[in-house]
Amino acid sequence: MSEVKINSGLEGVVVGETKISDVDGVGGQLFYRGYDINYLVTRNFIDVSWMLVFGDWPSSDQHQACNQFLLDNCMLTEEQNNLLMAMPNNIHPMLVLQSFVPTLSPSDMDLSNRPSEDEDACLGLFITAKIAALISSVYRKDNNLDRITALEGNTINERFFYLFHGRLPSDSEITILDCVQILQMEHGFNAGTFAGRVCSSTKAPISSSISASIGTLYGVLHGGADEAALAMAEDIGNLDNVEPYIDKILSQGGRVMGMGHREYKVVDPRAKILKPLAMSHCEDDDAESLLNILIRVEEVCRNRFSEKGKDIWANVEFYKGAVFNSLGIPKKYFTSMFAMSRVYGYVAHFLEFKKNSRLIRPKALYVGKYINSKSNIE
Ligand SMILES: CC(=O)SCCNC(=O)CCNC(=O)[C@H](O)C(C)(C)COP(=O)(O)OP(=O)(O)OC[C@H]1O[C@@H](n2cnc3c(N)ncnc32)[C@H](O)[C@@H]1OP(=O)(O)O
Ligand SMILES: O=C([O-])CC(=O)C(=O)O
Repeated sequence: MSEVKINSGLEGVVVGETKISDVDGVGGQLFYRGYDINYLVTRNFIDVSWMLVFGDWPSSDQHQACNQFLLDNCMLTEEQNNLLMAMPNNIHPMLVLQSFVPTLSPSDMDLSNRPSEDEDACLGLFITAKIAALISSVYRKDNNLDRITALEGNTINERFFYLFHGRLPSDSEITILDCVQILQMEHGFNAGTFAGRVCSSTKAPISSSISASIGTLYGVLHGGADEAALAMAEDIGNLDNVEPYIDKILSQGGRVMGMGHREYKVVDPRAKILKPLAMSHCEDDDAESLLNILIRVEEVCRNRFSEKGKDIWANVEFYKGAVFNSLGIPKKYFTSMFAMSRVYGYVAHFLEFKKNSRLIRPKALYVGKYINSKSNIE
């Protein structure tokens, strides 16, 4: 038998075309629909979301409809709230999202400001709105805080902030939140998006596809690295501990969270934006100390990796936690906020893929034994 070449991580394997984003891992650039993210973070959050999902900038009517649709749908109904309250205490918000999303019924959509004729697009945007409500409700449940039902905030991110903290964000807070959420929206065929694609290739509904993506995003080698990177900085505790801590991880073959990337062979363009953002917004001593630890971890890792001839840089996850920290978001909720923004990308991929999809079904090389001879089975 000729030797079969196995590529278990699918590294470099092109499995499809997309017009949604381009991850240039060599040039260190990221484009959504042809626009560089450095430009996109200067644009309005709803406009960028719309452009990502539908391919063009929205008219002012489309902007209005989309904004209002998200606001109309971002509260939990009594039934949804009761379901959430019946879930185990302190369950991770990513597990809540993964299990809750498929229960969201299209019949619960408030379509008075319908953003699109496409039912899947409406359902996808409905899910993004509900995710904002779910994360904030989980946070308030975890912390024994009252449920908020007031409809404050003029955009989905403002309302999310209000539902989470019980107050509206300042101008600077909402600018930061919009910027981080734009940066996290989309990234080619990353593991989460690919999982959603596999799911939708079977003609499963968009809610199942988003749930599969969220479950995949949760892992620490993917979206879960944001929480893990900040936990690592907290565990390190002070600048003197950085070198021994990192050396111990590396000598044991462990992974430094927030460092390295499958595609980027240079610094992640999102980390390039997030690092100065974190540096200009860490206001109290604890936040500044954590940020200084992260900066030192990056330096030590870069040195250790380059001594071994490896070019490994900080990725989007590394400084994001320091930025979320400055918004008062505890680390347990970081990855779910990643999901809250990445869902726009998942929806865009679902809509693109459904136009021309084929069942995704790779081949396995069987290396087990045969109890019966193969010819007997056949
Ligand atoms: C939103 C996102 O998903 S961004 C990524 C978030 N994930 C993380 O930050 C987790 C830490 N990073 C990693 O584990 C990796 O860099 C990954 C999984 C992201 C990408 O890695 P891959 O492309 O699969 O490369 P792979 O895992 O084969 O690593 C290549 C080599 O670099 C090393 N390496 C890569 N990243 C790291 C890291 N963060 N810490 C320590 N070693 C690392 C590996 O140990 C491996 O070394 P070896 O060749 O001696 O075995
Ligand atoms: O593309 C990847 O493999 C991981 C990543 O950075 C993302 O999903 O944002």
